[in-house]
Amino acid sequence: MAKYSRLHGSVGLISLANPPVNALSSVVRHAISEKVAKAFRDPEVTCVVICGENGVFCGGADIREFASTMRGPPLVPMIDAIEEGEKPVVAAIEGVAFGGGLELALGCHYRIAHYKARVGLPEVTLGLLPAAGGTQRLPRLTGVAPALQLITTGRHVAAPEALKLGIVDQVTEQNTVEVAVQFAKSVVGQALHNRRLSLRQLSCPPDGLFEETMAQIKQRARGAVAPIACVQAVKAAATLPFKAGMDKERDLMATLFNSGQAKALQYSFFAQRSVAKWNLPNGAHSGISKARAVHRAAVIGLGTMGRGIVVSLVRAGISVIAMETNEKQLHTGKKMVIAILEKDAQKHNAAPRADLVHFTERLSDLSNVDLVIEAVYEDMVLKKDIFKQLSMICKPDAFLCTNTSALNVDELAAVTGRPEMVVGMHFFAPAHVMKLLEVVYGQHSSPEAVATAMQLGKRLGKVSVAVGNCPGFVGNRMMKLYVEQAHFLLEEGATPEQVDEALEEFGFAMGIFKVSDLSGLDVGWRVRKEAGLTGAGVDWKEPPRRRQGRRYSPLADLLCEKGHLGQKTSRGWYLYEKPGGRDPKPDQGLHSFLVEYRSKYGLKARRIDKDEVLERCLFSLINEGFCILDDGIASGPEDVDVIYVHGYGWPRHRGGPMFYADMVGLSKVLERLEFYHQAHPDVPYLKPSPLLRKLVRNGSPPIREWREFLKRPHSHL
Ligand SMILES: CCCCCCCCCCCCC[C@H](O)CC(=O)SCCNC(=O)CCNC(=O)[C@H](O)C(C)(C)COP(=O)(O)OP(=O)(O)OC[C@H]1O[C@@H](n2cnc3c(N)ncnc32)[C@H](O)[C@@H]1OP(=O)(O)O
Repeated sequence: MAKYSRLHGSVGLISLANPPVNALSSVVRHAISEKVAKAFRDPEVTCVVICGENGVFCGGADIREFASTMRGPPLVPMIDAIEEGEKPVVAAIEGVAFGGGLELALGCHYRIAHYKARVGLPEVTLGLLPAAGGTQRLPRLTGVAPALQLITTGRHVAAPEALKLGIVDQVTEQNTVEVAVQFAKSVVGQALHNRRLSLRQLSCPPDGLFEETMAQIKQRARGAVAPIACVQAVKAAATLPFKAGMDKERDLMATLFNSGQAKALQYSFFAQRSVAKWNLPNGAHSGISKARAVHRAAVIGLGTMGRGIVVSLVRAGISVIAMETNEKQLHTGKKMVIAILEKDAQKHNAAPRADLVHFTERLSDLSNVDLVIEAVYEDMVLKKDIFKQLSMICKPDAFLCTNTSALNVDELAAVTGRPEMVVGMHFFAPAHVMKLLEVVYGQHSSPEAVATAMQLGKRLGKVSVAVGNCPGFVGNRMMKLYVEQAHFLLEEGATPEQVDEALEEFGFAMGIFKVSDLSGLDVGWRVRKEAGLTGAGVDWKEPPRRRQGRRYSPLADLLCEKGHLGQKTSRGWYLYEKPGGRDPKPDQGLHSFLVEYRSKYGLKARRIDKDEVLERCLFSLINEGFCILDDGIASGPEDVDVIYVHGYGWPRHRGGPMFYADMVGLSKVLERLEFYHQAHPDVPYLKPSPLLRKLVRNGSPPIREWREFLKRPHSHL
């Protein structure tokens, strides 16, 4: 709703009141229309200020309404009526003016913003475009090029930049509403014609701007359609009269509104927010679990992961002890951490924050920290030794966290005298860039430990998801099967290029073999050795392409043995011009190696089409997702999807693997898995999961209802 009052006798103040973000629900739209008409009618009122309650102007249209039939007064005529009014209307922007909120402000004659406010048109991130005149008014205000950039990326703009771009007329550090009220009074009687953006003429955009932007988007958007529609809408603003441009905006919105991509992106928006409200099988949940403040943290191990974690902590203003026993690694790690922090400082025109880090070789220096993150390499014996020592050295209420990507958190907790204080904090490389954090709770992890790790993740700017303890947790447990299927496809006749091309066309930023080259083939090699799948622990009585009773492809192990570890050695699944090179080229040597390999094992190469690549790789991963839900390792499909979108490059406009399964149709996924399992009985994980079968038996309910079909373990609280 919206409240109305009269200030100083002549100022009509309309206050949007729909917590938490004053979204423009049908009730709010109705109330705004009514209050604006009232103010315009009132002869005592000479000017109007529109603001939002609770320090937020407006978070835009109510996204939840998009899922049902839109009712209530539409936004466009409401905004037009404000602009056409004969009394000056001033938007007082605090907090945010996003999407429809900014479009409402653009319909006002003036905009005053608090210096901490942000404005933007993020509709493209929801698979939409700003369809309440945003694509037509913003270019008339800022010029075409800046508007095009803002609308196609959805970038948030801080008030000082908004002032430079001309989006707002004034920025204030004082009470924004009071400033806006005084401002409104000061412009009473001035002509409004020039303030009506719909009447403004647009100057010609630079030559080739739309073509260049379109080409960049096609490269970057990985199949997303909304950015393309945004370009078309802004082009209409530049080439058509306002009214015709508005018609084009509406038509383009109509094509996007019910698209699968818009549904996926809006699902993703809410999924990302839902994972913050975590709950554990024992009944503990975010609503009742209090996080403890972390003032001092420590990171053990200054390899790639450790360095990234140190940088993330420092960026959040937390003082860190960075500990590494290897002198050379300590030296290199220190240099790299400081280099990143100096680059940060240059970018933000601030002093470097290296004073927050203390580098040491001694574990005993960690006696006084609130939380430790162990980030040494994946070796259970080494990690156990560290946790035993930490348990003795650290103060009794310090949390002990491990950055393991797959190992058993309970086994580590068991060697400490405080298993309730132990949780996994699984960062993704590079940890100072990647958004995802899996917070792994063990059998004994206290709600306070989980809450603290989740809260710390939020402070580091991560999207944190609480997951249960099992080999690989959620992300890597699913990933393992996806990678394995890709290797099997090579055995059966595909090349790395063919597999990667199918995955990239689907929307992944990089195909699986390019990712493997980038992260280094030795990473998986070490994990497979630890799991007894290769190296000393193997039962060599089994046939060569079978391990632990099931099909196994030793292809990656053979490359590692040859020293082909990916980009760093200039050879892996692809060829690079030099060690550390980034540009993958097809490797004839690798192709010959595959031919020899197939001939050695009597495998006949066949033509594998893109559908098979996608189904084998993605449906096996999805099937494991269902097993994970059934096991209670993830509390709902949103958790799995958020992990894949933020940590594994799953295209956001496809929602995530579980959402994708819902879109494809659960019975189709089931049918294809049954087909592939029959064709490959030696691959047990192709057998459809009981949960998938149960959902199909129950008529394939939509994803929002899946939680009702999950086993609910008994609460211990
Ligand atoms: C053939 C058919 C043709 C049909 C044509 C139909 C035409 C329809 C006409 C539409 C006109 C278009 C209008 C406009 O152009 C479209 C839009 O405005 S889309 C919305 C754009 N806005 C956004 O994308 C902003 C989204 N929100 C945020 O970025 C952030 O939430 C925030 C505002 C910056 C606040 O951040 P935080 O403080 O961190 O808080 P949270 O993010 O956790 O949010 C708190 C709470 O609020 C919920 N929420 C936030 N924004 C919205 C919203 N816009 N609508 C609904 N709900 C919102 C969020 O989910 C949280 O809820 P909780 O999890 O606590 O339940």
